[in-house]
Amino acid sequence: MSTPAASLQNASLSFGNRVLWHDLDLQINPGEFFAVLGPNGSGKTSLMRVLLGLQPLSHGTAQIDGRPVARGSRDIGYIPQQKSFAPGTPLRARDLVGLGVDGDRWGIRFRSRGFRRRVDELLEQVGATSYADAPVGLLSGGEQQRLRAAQALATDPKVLLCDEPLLSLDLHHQQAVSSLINRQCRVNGSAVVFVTHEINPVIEYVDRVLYLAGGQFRVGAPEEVMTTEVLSALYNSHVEVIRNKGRIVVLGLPDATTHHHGAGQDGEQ
Ligand SMILES: Nc1ncnc2c1ncn2[C@@H]1O[C@H](COP(=O)(O)OP(=O)(O)OP(=O)(O)O)[C@@H](O)[C@H]1O
Repeated sequence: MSTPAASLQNASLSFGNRVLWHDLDLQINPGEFFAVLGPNGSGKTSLMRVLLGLQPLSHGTAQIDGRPVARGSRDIGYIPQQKSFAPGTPLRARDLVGLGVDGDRWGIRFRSRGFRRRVDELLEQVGATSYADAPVGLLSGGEQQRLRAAQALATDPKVLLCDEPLLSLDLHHQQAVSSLINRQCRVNGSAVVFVTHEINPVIEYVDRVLYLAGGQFRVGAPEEVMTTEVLSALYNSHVEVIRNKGRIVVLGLPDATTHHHGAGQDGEQ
């Protein structure tokens, strides 16, 4: 069997006496599109931070490509949950993407023709060519987010961690960025770990889902996990899952666990 791109063995994470998740065993394979769902505070971003080597587990082990997680690994591409750049940030759009291409060569940043071609190619893939030379701090949230996607793809990473990467993108760019991430997964074999509160925009790409809620979790194909029975058990309350034309609508989520982003164009997941 091939080495998993990312794995957790017997993993638990607690803060004080609050257990986010425990006894989590996961193997995410190269070329797999793996979605992580769950309400606010269920530990989705914390799981990303574990894989980035930024958050130690309370128990268990976490590996990337068969080795213990480590900060700053070039094997990982990361699209963080959106935060805006300050208006005065002294970087142009192409500089940000360029950091992804040669980010580990601080000081001797060589600007070869190949470097420039790669940056241009990435900018084009996310539809950012028209603002390549604009200061990032003056761009809209969605425009900045497309640059973060380009930067994360730059190293052709073994594992691509995406934390709500479609937030603040309009429908057209949601489709463009999610299909780009999917291509990276299928063509280049990156394992994609995709945190989202909305499965519908990526439902056609998702191989497996990890659903975290109330300190419990379920892992499986979307049709196994996104059911009335499984979600009602996770939320310990009756939740209705309806499928309509390939989309999934979840009704009756407990108030305290509704997602803070509100329903997107496709309805609350
Ligand atoms: N270093 C820390 N120390 C203490 N508590 C923490 C720490 N990091 C995260 N938490 C808590 O753990 C919980 C899970 O946080 P996390 O950001 O992983 O949730 P999430 O599922 O990504 O939520 P959201 O959907 O709101 O982004 C939160 O209640 C958070 O306050």
